[in-house]
Amino acid sequence: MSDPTRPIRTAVVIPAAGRGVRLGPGTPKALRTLGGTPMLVHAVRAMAASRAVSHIVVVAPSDGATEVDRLLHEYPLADRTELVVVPGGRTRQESVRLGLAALPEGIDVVLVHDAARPLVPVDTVDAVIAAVRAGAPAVVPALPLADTVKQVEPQPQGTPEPVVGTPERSLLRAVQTPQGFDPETLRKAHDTVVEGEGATDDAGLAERLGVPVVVVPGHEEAFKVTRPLDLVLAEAVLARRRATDGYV
Ligand SMILES: Nc1ccn([C@@H]2O[C@H](COP(=O)(O)OP(=O)(O)OP(=O)(O)O)[C@@H](O)[C@H]2O)c(=O)n1
Ligand SMILES: C[C@](O)(CO)[C@H](O)COP(=O)(O)O
Repeated sequence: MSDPTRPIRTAVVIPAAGRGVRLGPGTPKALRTLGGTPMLVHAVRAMAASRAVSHIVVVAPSDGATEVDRLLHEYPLADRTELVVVPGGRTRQESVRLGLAALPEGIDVVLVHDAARPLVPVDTVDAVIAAVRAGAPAVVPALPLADTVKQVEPQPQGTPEPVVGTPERSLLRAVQTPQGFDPETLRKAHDTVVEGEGATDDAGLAERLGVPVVVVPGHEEAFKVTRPLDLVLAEAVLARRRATDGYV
């Protein structure tokens, strides 16, 4: 029988095993610095800032888990947060699956958060956790789009692409992380949905099982560092926070 006095336990899997090809050549993306501190450290701190989070599993580049573990120990977290590092896989989906396998028993809420979204505010993290606790099996933070979106017929490079439609923008959302789940739902989604079926996020895997997914408001500062210009923006946001909020 479950113990009603046991505190709800929230864990986070942070996939950080990507190369960051779109950012250009160099160190794996999660280890590149923002304001002198590795992006991954910012992402870990952003998750540990939530008082609900008790466990963090960092999924490191497969050939660099020991180095990442050593690095993260140079940036201690509050005592309430346990941190483990595991080697990742060839794709984001595989890395998340490896991270889920390292979660302890008895977790009630699991978040998946990209290391590449280092500046997500804690209020967004807490809003996702609250929605899962309130009974949603899958929750994504998201924002309305600023640009009009066109659907095209892809062509070989250099050939103009014919437009085949313009989706109604007010119905679209740009999805961020952390995405939050009931742990059984996320495990089942990762165990069931085959790699390459087109899901680029974890909620997409849950959708394929017919699990209802809900959206909560995302945040502009939860943007993903993907291309070089994103690094410029991230440095500016970080500098503003350090100047005004005492952020480290
Ligand atoms: N094999 C992989 C690929 C990606 N990721 C992680 O998934 C997150 C989101 O992916 P993205 O920003 O696309 O990162 P990369 O795959 O590194 O980027 P790129 O496609 O430009 O190489 C990142 O934190 C990245 O480290 C991962 O853990 N394992
Ligand atoms: C999970 C994600 O960050 C949600 O926007 C995104 O789908 C990751 O996609 P990418 O292809 O790894 O950039």
